[in-house]
Amino acid sequence: MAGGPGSGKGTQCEKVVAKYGYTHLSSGDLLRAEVASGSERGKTLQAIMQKGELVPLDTVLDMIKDAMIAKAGVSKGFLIDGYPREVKQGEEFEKKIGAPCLLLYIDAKGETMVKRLMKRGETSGRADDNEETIKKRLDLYYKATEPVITFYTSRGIVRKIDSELPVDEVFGHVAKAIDDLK
Ligand SMILES: Nc1ncnc2c1ncn2[C@H]1C[C@H](O)[C@@H](COP(=O)(O)OP(=O)(O)O)O1
Ligand SMILES: [Mg+2]
Repeated sequence: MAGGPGSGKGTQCEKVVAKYGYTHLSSGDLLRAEVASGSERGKTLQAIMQKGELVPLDTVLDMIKDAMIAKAGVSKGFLIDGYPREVKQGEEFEKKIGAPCLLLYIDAKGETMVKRLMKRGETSGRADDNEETIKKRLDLYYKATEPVITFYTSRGIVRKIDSELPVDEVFGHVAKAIDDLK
């Protein structure tokens, strides 16, 4: 699942997991868990994330891979949230893990994403939900992550979902895209 910060990926992933039972892997959540563990690696990651930058490619990929291996025998499928953030990450993912069968592109306007993140920042406790970091994350999204969508569009696996709609309507379109796979 791809989309800008605050587009609604986490919200939709939760609903997909509830309905389809897929294993949800959020690269952001994996990284935040590493930060919360207080490890040395976590401290380095925190500094990068606070600046709104991307953490080194191999770090994220290794964390995703470890999490996938841990669930490989029991999972009904994997739903990856917020990865790849740049085309290079997508290429590495395919080399080390495999090709995705569907890319759900959760699309909201820049101003909508900013509004949602500012609101989320009131309660999320996330160090990157502040005005300055939000702006950087959005710039980075448009620069680095939108090309990912172009890359997978050429593969014919992208389904673009309008995320300006209410949550349940967005999910209706997400579910349709998944059901169309079957
Ligand atoms: N379709 C929608 N309409 C209104 N608010 C939404 C929405 N989808 C998500 N939100 C809210 C929930 C969160 O407070 C905030 C960001 O959503 P999120 O799921 O955490 O985004 P992401 O994981 O893409 O950063 O916006
Ligand atoms: Mg999220």
